Amino acid sequence: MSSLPSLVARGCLRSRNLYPRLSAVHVRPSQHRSGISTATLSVPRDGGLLLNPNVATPLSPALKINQEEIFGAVTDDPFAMRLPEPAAPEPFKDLGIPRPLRTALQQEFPHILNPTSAQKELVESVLKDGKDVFLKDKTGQGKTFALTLIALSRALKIRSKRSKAAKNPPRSASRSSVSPATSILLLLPHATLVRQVGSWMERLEFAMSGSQSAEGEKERMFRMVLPGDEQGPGSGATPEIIISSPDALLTYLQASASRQHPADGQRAPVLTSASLSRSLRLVMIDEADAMLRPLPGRFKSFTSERERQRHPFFRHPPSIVRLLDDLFGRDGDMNGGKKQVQTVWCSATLNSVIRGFVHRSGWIRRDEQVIIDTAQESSDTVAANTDTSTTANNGIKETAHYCLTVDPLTGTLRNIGSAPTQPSYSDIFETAPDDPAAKEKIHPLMIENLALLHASRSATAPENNGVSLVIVPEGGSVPKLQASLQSLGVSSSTLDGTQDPDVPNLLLVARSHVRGLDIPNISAVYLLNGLNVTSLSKSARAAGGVEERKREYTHFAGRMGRLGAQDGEEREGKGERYALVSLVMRDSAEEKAVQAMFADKVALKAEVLKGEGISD
Ligand SMILES: Nc1ncnc2c1ncn2[C@@H]1O[C@H](COP(=O)(O)OP(=O)(O)OP(=O)(O)O)[C@@H](O)[C@H]1O
Repeated sequence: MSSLPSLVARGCLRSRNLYPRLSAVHVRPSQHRSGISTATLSVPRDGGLLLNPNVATPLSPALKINQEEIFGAVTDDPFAMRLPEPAAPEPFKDLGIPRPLRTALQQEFPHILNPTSAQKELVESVLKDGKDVFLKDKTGQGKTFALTLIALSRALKIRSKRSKAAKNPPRSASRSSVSPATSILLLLPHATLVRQVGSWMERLEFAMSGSQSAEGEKERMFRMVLPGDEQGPGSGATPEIIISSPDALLTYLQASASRQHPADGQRAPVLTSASLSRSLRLVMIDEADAMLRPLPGRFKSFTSERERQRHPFFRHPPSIVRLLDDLFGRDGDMNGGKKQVQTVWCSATLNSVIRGFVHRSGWIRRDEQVIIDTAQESSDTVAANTDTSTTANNGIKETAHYCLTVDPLTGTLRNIGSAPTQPSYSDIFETAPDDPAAKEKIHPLMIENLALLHASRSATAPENNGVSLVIVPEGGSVPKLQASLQSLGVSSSTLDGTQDPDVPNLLLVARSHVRGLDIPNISAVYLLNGLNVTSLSKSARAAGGVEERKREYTHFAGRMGRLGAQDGEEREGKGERYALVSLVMRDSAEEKAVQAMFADKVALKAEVLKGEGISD
C-alpha cells in the first residue's frame, strides 16, 4: 500500500499539509437562563458517548453551589424544580410534557424551540390520548428525541403519583395502582444509540434534579442495559425507564433468570423477565424495521407452513421477537392471550410490512392505534430524503451522491458507469488471480483511495468541511481500518472506544451502528463496499435487493443535514452540499447492484465527481 506522502509525491494531491485536524475541542458557550454558562463540545472526546452538538460538561462544584443559591433549597418533593417557571410561551406544554422537563429542555437544548408537526402528533397521541403509534418521519427530524421526552414525561408522572401515595398511604392492604417498578421500555437497535439517548436523558434528568447527589444516583429515572452488563444480586433501585437494545436486554434477562433462586444470603435480582412483564406499561421501539430483519416482503406468500418456517426470519427469529413475545405473553391484563401494553413504533423507513407483522404478533392494541406518516409513505424513500424541498425545513440544500469504482489492479478511481480509459482488471484477467488483497473485507486499494479522497477534501476547504463519517461494511474491522489509515498518515476516531486524542475529523463507524446516530456537523459520508446488505430475504435477493438497499441508503444519507444542525445555513450560504460517496471494487457483484440502485427510475442519480486521481 502506498503511503499518503507517496501519493502526494505522485502528484495526486496538491499539498503535504492535507489533513488538518479539528481543533481539539470546540468550546461554545450556551447561555442558561440563569446566566450560568455550560461549555459544549462539538466533537466527542471520550467513551464515544458525547454525540450531540450541545453536550454539556458537568457543572463544577462551584457552579452547583451557585445554582442552589439561585434556585433555593430542595423541597421534600423530589419533582419540585429549583428552576423558575419559564415566562415565554411554551409550545411543549400543550403536548402534555410536565413543567420540570420543559424547563430542563429549555436549559439543556436551547435550540429546540418548537416541536415539529410529527413530534407534536406523536407526543400528544402517546401522553394525552394514550394511543399506540406507528410513526414514519424523515431521518434526523427528532423521532428519537421525542421518544426521550415521552419516556421522561411518563416517568415524572409516575414518580409524582408515587410520592403522593407515599405521603398518604392507602388504608386497605390492596395493591397501589402506582407501579413501583420499571414501566417504560425504550428499545434501540444498537449500543451506540443507547448511549446517545442515555446522554440526552442524563442531561435532562440532571437539569431537573439540579445535583447528582448519592441519593439522586439511587433514584435515577432510567437505566441503560448494554451488551455485557450483568445484574448483581438484588443490586440497585428499579428505575422507571430501561433503555436497551433487544439483544442486550434479552441476554441480561436470561442471565438474571438463572439467578432466580439465589444461594443462601443473596437477594434475588431486581429486574427479571417476570417482574418487567408485570410492571411494563409503555414500550417504544425506535428503528423498528432494523430490528425486524429479514422480514419477508409484502408480496411473499408461502405455499405451506413448513416453507414459512424455513424462512430465515422464522427459523431464527430476531431478538426483538423473542423479547416481546416473552414480555407480552405473560400474565397481566390478558386479552387474546397477550398483555395489553401501550406501544410506539418509529422509523424513517417504516412500512406496511412492519405494521402488518406487528398486528399479527398481537403487540399492538388494534383499537387504540394511530398512524403518523409525515414522510409520504407512497413516495420513494431515497427520493424523499434527497429532495431539496423535503429537507428545506432545516436549512439544507441537498446532498450530492457519488459512486466511484476502484480498479483492483491499478487502484484508479472512476465514476460508476463511465467508460474505461485504460485496461481494467476484467480486461486483463478472465478469472481472478490468487490475489490475497481481494480476500480482504476492505480492499487495501479502497483504503488508499479513501485516504486520498479525504485528504483532497480537507485540502480544498480545510476550515469548513466538518466531520467525515466512514461506514465500515459488515465483516470489516473498524480497528483494522483505523490502523491501515494511520499507516497512510491519516488519523481517525471511532465511536466505540478508541479515539485519537486530537479528535481528527474522520470518524469510523461499523455499518450496524449507523442507524439513528446523531453526530454533529457530518458533511461527508463514505460508504465502503456500497450497500452489501446482509440478511436479505430470498425474494429481496431475487429482486436485486434494490428496495432494501434504498432503505439502508436513506439512513446513511440521513446522518447529514439533521434538524438542529448548526452548519446547514452556513453551508447553504457558501453553496456547499453534503456529499455521500459510495466506493465499490470494479467488476464486483456489488458494482452491479449499486449501478441498479442508481439507475432506478425514481431513486437517485450518482453525480460525476471530478478531482485529483479520478479518471473519466
Ligand atoms: N423540535 C426540534 N427542533 C430543533 N431540533 C430538534 C428538535 N427535535 C430534535 N431536535 C434535534 O434534532 C436532532 C436529530 O434528532 P433525532 O436523532 O431524534 O432524529 P431522528 O428522527 O430520530 O433521526 P433518525 O431518523 O436518523 O433516527 C437532534 O440533534 C435533536 O437535538
